[in-house]
Amino acid sequence: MVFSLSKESQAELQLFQNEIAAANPSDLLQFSANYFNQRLEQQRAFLKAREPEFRAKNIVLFPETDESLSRPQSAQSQSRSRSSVMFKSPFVNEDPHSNVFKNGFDMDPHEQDAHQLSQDEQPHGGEKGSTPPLPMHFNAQRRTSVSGETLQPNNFDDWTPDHYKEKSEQQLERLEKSIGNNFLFNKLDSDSKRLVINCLEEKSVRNGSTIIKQGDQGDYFYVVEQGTVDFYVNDNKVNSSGPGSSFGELALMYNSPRAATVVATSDCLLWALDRLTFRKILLGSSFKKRLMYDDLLKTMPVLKSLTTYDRAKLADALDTKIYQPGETIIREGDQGENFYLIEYGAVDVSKEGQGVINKLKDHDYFGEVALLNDLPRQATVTATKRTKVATLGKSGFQRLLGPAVDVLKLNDPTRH
Ligand SMILES: Nc1ncnc2c1ncn2[C@@H]1O[C@@H]2COP(=O)(O)O[C@H]2[C@H]1O
Ligand SMILES: Nc1ncnc2c1ncn2[C@@H]1O[C@@H]2COP(=O)(O)O[C@H]2[C@H]1O
Repeated sequence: MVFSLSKESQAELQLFQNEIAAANPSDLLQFSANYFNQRLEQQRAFLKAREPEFRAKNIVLFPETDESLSRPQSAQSQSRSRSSVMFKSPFVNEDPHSNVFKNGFDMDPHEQDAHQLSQDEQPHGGEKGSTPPLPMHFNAQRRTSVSGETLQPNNFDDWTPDHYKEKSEQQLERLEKSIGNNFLFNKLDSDSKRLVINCLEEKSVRNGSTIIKQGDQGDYFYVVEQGTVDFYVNDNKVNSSGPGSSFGELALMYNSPRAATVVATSDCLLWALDRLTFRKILLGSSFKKRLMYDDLLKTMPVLKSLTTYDRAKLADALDTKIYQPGETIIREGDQGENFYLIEYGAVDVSKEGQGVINKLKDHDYFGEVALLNDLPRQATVTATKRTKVATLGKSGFQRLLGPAVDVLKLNDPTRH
C-alpha cells in the first residue's frame, strides 16, 4: 500500500516543523505535547465560536461523547444522546455544506480518500456505502490536557469565546489594514487570526480618559487603531504609543495587577480582546518567546533589578542557540555582536597564553565586555557540555537591559 499524506496533514506537519526549528526545544516530547494541545484548543475554539452557524445548517459539531453514553441514563435521554451522535458528516462528498470548512477542514473527494481507511481496513468492518469515517480530528468535543508551561493558561475545556461576533466584510478589511500586520497577528494561522479578529470589541475613548488603572485586575488587552496613549508607573510617565501599538498584555499573561496606568492623549479607537481569548490564542503564539524565556530571566541573578515589563521586552528580543561540546561560541579578538545568557550547559573561558581562566554554567552570562566597552572579544568561550544559550543582539543589549547594565559594569571581569 502506498501511504501518502493529505495536503492538510502535510501543511500541519510543515507548521509543526517550523515551530521546532524556531524553538529548538530541549525536551522535544514535552514541546510537541504542548504544541499539539494548543493547536487542538485553537481549532476547537474556532469551531465552537461558529457552532450556531453550523447548527442552523443542521450540522452537529459537538456530538455528545462516548463518555456520556457510557454513563447510566434514562431510556429517553439515551435515545436523545444516540441520535445526536449519529450526525451527518460535513465531509461526505455530497454534503452541500462541506465547503463551509476552510483550512484544514475542507477536503476534496480525492484528498478524502487519503484520510479514509479502505472498507476492508476499517476496524469494525464498516459496511459498503455507509458514511465514511471522519478524519481523526473531527470530534471537536475531545479533551485536551493541560500544558506544563508556567504561563500556560489553565485548562479551558469548557471555554467558548464570549465575545465572538462575525465582523462585516468592511470591518474585516479595515481591521486587516490597520492592525492585521501587527506582530501579534503575524504568527497566527488563518483560523486563529480569524477567531481573534472576530473576538475583538470596538471601544472608543475620549481624550484624557483612563483606559487602565495601575493595580487593577486585568480584563482586556488593547490594540490601538487610532489615537495616542501615555503610560504612567507610580504617577511617572514612562512611555507613550500610537496607532498599531498594543498594551494591557502583562496582567493577562502573568495574572498580575496592571503594571501601569494608561491614559488617552487624544480621542482613541481601540480594539479590545478579552482575557480568555488572549490567553487561549495569543499567549502561546505571539508571546511565545515570553513563555519560553520567563523562567530563565526570572532566575538570572544579574537581571534581578528588571521589572516584569523589562523582562517581557527583553524576552521578545532573545533568540536561542545550542552548542555542542567543543564548539567555540566566542573567539578572542573578534568583534562583539551578541550577549549570551546560559540556560543550561557549561563553558570554559580561555585567553591566549593563559589557558582556561574561568568556567561558567547554568544562569551565568558572557559576552558583555566587548559590548559594554566597545572592545574586541577579550577571551575565547568554548562549550564543554551541550549548552543552550539565549542571545541578545548589540542594539537590544544597549536598549533593553536597563538597570542590569550597571550590575554588568560592576561585575566586569576585566576591571581588575
Ligand atoms: N514601562 C511600562 N511598565 C509597565 N507597563 C507598561 C510600560 N509601558 C507600557 N506598559 C503597558 O501598560 C500596560 C498596563 O497594563 P498591563 O500591566 O496589563 O500591561 C502594561 C503594558 O502593556
Ligand atoms: N577573566 C575574564 N576575562 C575576560 N573575559 C572573561 C573573563 N571571565 C569571563 N569572561 C567572559 O568572556 C567573554 C569574552 O567575550 P567578551 O570580551 O565580550 O566578554 C567576556 C566575558 O563575558
